[in-house]
Amino acid sequence: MGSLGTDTIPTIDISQFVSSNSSRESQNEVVNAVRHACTTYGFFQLVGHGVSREAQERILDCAKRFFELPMEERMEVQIKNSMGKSFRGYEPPGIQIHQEGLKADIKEAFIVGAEVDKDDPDAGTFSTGPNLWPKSLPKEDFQIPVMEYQSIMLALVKVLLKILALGLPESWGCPPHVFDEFAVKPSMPMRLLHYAPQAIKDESQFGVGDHTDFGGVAILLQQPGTEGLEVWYPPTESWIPVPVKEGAFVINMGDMMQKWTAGYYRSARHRVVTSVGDKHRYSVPFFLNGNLKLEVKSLDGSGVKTVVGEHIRQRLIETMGESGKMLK
Ligand SMILES: O=C(O)CCC(=O)C(=O)O
Ligand SMILES: [Fe+2]
Repeated sequence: MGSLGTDTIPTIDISQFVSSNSSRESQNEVVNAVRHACTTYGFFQLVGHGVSREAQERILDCAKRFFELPMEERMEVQIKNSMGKSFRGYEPPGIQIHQEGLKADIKEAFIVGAEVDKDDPDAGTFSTGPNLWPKSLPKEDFQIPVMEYQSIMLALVKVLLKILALGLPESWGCPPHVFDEFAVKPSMPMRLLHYAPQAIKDESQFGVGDHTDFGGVAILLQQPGTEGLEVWYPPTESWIPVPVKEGAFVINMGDMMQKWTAGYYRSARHRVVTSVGDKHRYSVPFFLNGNLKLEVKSLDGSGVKTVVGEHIRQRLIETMGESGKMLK
């Protein structure tokens, strides 16, 4: 299983990249730091991102509000009730299994994606369609702030894609906009997550079991004062805890980014350990899964091709048990 390591993932301030009056040199420092983090750990803590604390607190509040709803109301918006294969809405605890021998994740999730009208020709295809909204939460207290946060995340992830593009090996000759098409009409499921505490410690039970993320880039907000997220670090064969850094986001690469960059950017294994007692945990990962119709060719020139949507759909089918069957 590996012990708990003493390494920490780096913290990177990107304000010098975003600022219009910063020098080329200070922009390069940001690019170099992100390259180092993503080739070494696949993870980093992001500060200087310009997203307000208020926006962060508001979305965590939305998560709490949703999971405080009675179970019947949460079940009214369960994934099964979303259009076709759009895969929106509530995922109860105990559904997703990442590894043989592990129990299903403790986490419960509310999944929100890009808002696609039911009359759109693509509505009902994989990860595409209208969002589900719980009836009893007023629009201004839930739907509006959730969608505002989604647009903040999309803007931020586009900045990260620019930094990541500049960090690719020079010998590949990739243009600085190489990742831009990935974020055009993207699939971008955001998951409001709740982890209930366990009554007793169970070694095969995790909040989220050992896994890699499926898509391009994830931006995770962790609730201050909680713990549990850990990243696998192969050089020391250990799990590195990723503590909450207030105001920061945790950024990580997913499998699609790893494939596209022929393994240059690492999609690192990670997990969430549960707590015993009475401590609940909320978190909000935003996943840029990318434009589902895009066929990407690995950038090192080796020619490996992947259709984004097919790759993501297969990974969900593999891990989502009964709920994954509807995606076949
Ligand atoms: O809640 C967290 O801290 C991480 C969740 C996660 O890894 C995931 O949803 O893929
Ligand atoms: Fe994850």
